[in-house]
Amino acid sequence: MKIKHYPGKAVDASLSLEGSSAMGALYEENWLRAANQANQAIQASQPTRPTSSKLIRQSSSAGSSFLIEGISALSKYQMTLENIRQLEQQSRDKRIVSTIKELNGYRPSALQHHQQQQMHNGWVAEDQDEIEEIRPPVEGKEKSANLQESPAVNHYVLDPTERPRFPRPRQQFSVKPPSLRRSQTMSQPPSFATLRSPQKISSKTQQNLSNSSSSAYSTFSSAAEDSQDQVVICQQPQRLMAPPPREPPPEPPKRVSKPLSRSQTSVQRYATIRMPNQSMSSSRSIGRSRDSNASLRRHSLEQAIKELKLEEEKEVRQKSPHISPAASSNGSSKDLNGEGFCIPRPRLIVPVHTYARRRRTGNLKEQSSGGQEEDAEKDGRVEVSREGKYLSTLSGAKVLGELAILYNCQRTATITAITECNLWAIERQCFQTIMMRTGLIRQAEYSDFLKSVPIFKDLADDTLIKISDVLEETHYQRGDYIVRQGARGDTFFIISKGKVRVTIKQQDTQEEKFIRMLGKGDFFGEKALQGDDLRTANIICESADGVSCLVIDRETFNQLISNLDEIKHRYDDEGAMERRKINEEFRDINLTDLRVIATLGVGGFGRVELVQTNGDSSRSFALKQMKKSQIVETRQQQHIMSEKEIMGEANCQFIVKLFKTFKDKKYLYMLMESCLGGELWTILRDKGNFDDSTTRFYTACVVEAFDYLHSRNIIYRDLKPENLLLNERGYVKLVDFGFAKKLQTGRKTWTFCGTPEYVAPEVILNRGHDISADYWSLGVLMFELLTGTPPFTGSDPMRTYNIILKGIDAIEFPRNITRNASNLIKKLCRDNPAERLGYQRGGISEIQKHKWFDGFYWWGLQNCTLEPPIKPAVKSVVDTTNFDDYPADPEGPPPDDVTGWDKDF
Ligand SMILES: Nc1ncnc2c1ncn2[C@@H]1O[C@H](COP(=O)(O)OP(=O)(O)OP(=O)(O)O)[C@@H](O)[C@H]1O
Ligand SMILES: Nc1nc2c(ncn2[C@@H]2O[C@@H]3COP(=O)(O)O[C@H]3[C@H]2O)c(=O)[nH]1
Ligand SMILES: Nc1nc2c(ncn2[C@@H]2O[C@@H]3COP(=O)(O)O[C@H]3[C@H]2O)c(=O)[nH]1
Repeated sequence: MKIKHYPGKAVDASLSLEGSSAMGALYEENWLRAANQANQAIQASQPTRPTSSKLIRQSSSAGSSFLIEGISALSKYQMTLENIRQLEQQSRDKRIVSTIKELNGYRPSALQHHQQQQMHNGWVAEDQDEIEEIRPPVEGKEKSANLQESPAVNHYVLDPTERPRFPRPRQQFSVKPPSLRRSQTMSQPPSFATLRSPQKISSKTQQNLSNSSSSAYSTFSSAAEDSQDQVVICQQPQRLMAPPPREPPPEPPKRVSKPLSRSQTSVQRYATIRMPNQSMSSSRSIGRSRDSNASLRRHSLEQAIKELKLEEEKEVRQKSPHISPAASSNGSSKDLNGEGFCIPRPRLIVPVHTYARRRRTGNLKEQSSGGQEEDAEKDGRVEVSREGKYLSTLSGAKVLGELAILYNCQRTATITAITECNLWAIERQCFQTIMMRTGLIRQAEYSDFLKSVPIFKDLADDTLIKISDVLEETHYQRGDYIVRQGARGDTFFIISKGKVRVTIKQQDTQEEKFIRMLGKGDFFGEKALQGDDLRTANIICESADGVSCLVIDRETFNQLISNLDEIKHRYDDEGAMERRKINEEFRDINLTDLRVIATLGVGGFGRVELVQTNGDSSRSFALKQMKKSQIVETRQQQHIMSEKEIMGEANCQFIVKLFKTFKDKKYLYMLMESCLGGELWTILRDKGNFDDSTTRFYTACVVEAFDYLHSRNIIYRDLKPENLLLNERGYVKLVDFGFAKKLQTGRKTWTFCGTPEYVAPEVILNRGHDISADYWSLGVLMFELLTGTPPFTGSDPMRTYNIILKGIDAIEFPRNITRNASNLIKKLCRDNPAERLGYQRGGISEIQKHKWFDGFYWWGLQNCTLEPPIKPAVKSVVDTTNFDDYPADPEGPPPDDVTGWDKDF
C-alpha cells in the first residue's frame, strides 16, 4: 500500500478556516523580496555564523529545505501581487461553493473514497468501533458545529485504483407487454420466486463508514506538551557540520520541560476524553480556547499577524542569547535586510526544542556499547503511538504535528523522543502560510504543465486553474499497477514524469497483452469514467525511477475534461473507431429524410418498418418505432436506454447495427441495418426443425455474438429464434437488445426478464444471474432448433417455470438429437450456473471446442467465407417477402410524452 501526502490541498482547507481575508497582506511585494533575501541570507550565513549553526544546518536538511524551497520557488516565479491575488481569488471562489467539510476532505469524492479506504488502512482504522466513544462530548451548538466542520480526513491517501464498493440494489421489476409471438418476452417475476431485497449495508457498517473519517483525527490528545500551534520537523543531525553542543544541552523551552513518557501522556489523556462527565480535560479546554482563537483569527488574521509580530519580537528578546533574533524568528524583514518592511512576516522557525532520550528497556541498540549509543543518539528518533499502542518510529527529517494544525483538531498521536533529538518547531501561522504559498506555487506549476500538454493547450486559463486546483500528484515505483483491469476506477491520470505500460488481459488465455507505452503528457483512465467505472486495461509503472501522475477526480473530469474529443477517442480500439466512422456517416440523416416501404415486424412497443432515405434507393434500413407512453407505462425506460447504448456501440457482424436514434413527442426511433432474410423463427416454423449441421451453423453465429458481448461483460438475456434475423446471405444476427445489460465484473443482476421457455433456473429463483444465464438459453436454443420445440414448455409460464426447475435431466431427448448435441445441451443447461460450459475457466472457447463442433470451420464463419446452410431469397433491398404481413396499428397514435426522461436517447 502506498501512502501519499498532499499538503497543498490540506492548506487550502485549513486556510479557509483561518481567515483568508488577510492573505493578500502576506504577499505584498516587499514581503516576497524579503523572503528571497531571507533565503539568500540563510544560505550565505551557513558556513560563517556559529551562533545560528543549528539553523544553518537545518536549512540543508529536508525539513528546512521544505521551507526554503517554498521561498525560492516563489521568488523564481516572481509572481506579481496581481497574479497572486488572482489565484487567491480563484481559490476563494472555489471555497465559496464548497463547504468547509468538503474542503477539509478536499472534495466529496475524495472524502468518500478516503472513508472507505480508511477501513482498510491500519494507519487510521484501528478505532473504527470506538469512534463514538472517543469523540469528545458535544457542548453547545458552536462546539458541535466545530466538530462537524473539522472532519477527520487526513491527507495520506492510499492508492486510488482499488476502491471497495457495495453491491448496487437490485433493479425494479418491470412488466413488458406480451409479445405477439409464441414465446412471449416476459419481465414479470413468477409469483413463487423468492424476491431478494436489495442488499443492505448493515447499520454498523454504515456507521463505520460515516464515522471512519473521524477516526483519524477525531479526539486523540497529544502526549506532547508542546503547543498544538506548532508543527515540528524532526531534525537529523548533520555529521559534516559541527556537532551540536553536547553539554549542556540547550535548555528546552518551558512547554517541554521533561522527556515525554507514554504512561503519563496518551493514556491519561485518553482516559479523560473517554470519561467526559468526570471533568473537562485540560486538553479539551485547550481545544476550546483554541477554537475560539481560531475563529477570532478567522475574522482578523491581519490583526493577529501584527500581534504575532509584537509577541515574536518580545519573545525573541527574552529567548536565549545564543540564538540570534534573525535565526530564531527568521527575523522580521528588518532583521534581514534592514529596510524595515511594513508587512510583518510570521516567524519561520522558533528555536530548536531539544528532547531528551527516553530509554527503552530491551532495546539492544541502546544497551550496547557507547559508540553505538552515540550513533543512535545521532539518529534523533521519535516514536509515534496512539492510546499507548506503538505505531511507528520516525527519524531523519520528518514533519510531525501537522494534522492538528491542518484540521484544527487535537493531536492525533503521541510523539515520544526515544533518543535525544532536536526538533524544529514552526508556528501554526507560519506553517499555514508556507503551505498556502506552496499550494499557490503548485497550482501555477500545474497550470503551466497542463498548458504544455497538447490536449489541454486550448483550454481556457481559468479551466486550467480549476483543474490545477484539484489535482493530486501521485508517485509510483517500477512495476506498480497504477490501474488494474476490471477494478473500479474513479480517477483520471495525466503523466507528469516517467513511462507506463498499457496491457490488456486476453479473454482466452488470461495473459496480458502489451498494447502501448505512454509517457509524459499522456493521459489514461478516461474509459472507466465514461463507462461503467471498470478499468479496461492495466497501467503499469515502467520507469526505473518511478512515475508521477497528476490525478483528477471523476467530478472534475466530468465537469471540465470529459467533453474533449481527443480524450473520448484517443484509445478507441479498432472496432470502436470503425463503429464511430459508421455512426458519423448517419450524422446528418433526419427522421424526415426517411421513407417507409413496408412493415417488417411488430414488437412490444410498436412496429419495425423497412425504410429508405430520400434520394438513395440502393440501401434500406429497419426503423424501430417505440411508443414512449407505453415504455413509461411498463417502466422499461432503463432497458430502452441500455438497448440504445449497447446496440449503438456494438461492432460485431453477428449483431444488428444501430446507426442512429431519433425521438419526437410520441415515439422513440432506432435506425438499424435491415436483415431481409427474415426471422430464424419463421424458417423454423416452416421447416419444423433443423438438422444437426444447420443447427450448428446458427448456434455458432450466436456463440460468436455472445463471445463479443460477454467479453465486454454484456449479458443478452433474450435469446430465442424470433430475435435471430438472417441477412440476405443467410448469416444470423442478434436483434432486440431490450434486456441486454452491461454488468460490472463479477457482479450479478436480478431483473426478472427474458422469455419463459428460455429463462435459466437462477432467474426464476431470483438468485441473481450473469452471463451464464445466456449459456443456459443457448442450450435451449439448440434443442429448439433441432426439434422445433424448446425443452421446457408448459401450457402457461408458471408450468414452464416448474419444468425448468426440474432440470434438463428430466427432459426426454428425441432420437434425432445426436449424442454430441445432447451432451453439449446438457452441459449448457446445468442447474448450477458455475458448471455451465462457457462459464468455466476456458470461457466460451470451451463451447467452440466441444465435440459437437468438431470440424466446424470457425475461421470461415468469422470471416463470412463459410457458406450458410440456408440462403434466403431476397430479390432487392426492399424485398419483404421473408416477413409476415402486418395489419395497420388499430390503436392509433399514442399520447404525447414530453417529460424528458428520454433526453439522452
Ligand atoms: N433490423 C431488422 N431487420 C429486419 N427486421 C427486423 C429488424 N429489427 C426488427 N425486425 C423485425 O421486427 C420484429 C420486432 O422487433 P424487435 O424484436 O426488435 O421488437 P421488440 O419490441 O423488442 O420485440 P419483442 O416484444 O419480441 O421483444 C422482429 O422480430 C423482426 O421481425
Ligand atoms: N495519527 C497519526 N499521527 C502520526 C502517525 N505517524 C506520525 N504522526 C504524526 O504525529 C502527530 C501528532 O500530532 P498531530 O496530530 O498534529 O500530527 C501527527 C502526525 O504528524 C500515525 O501513524 N498516526
Ligand atoms: N481499453 C484500452 N485502454 C487503453 C488503451 N490504451 C491506453 N488505454 C488507457 O488504459 C486505461 C485503463 O483504465 P480505463 O479503462 O479507465 O482507461 C484506459 C485508457 O485510458 C487501449 O488500447 N485500450
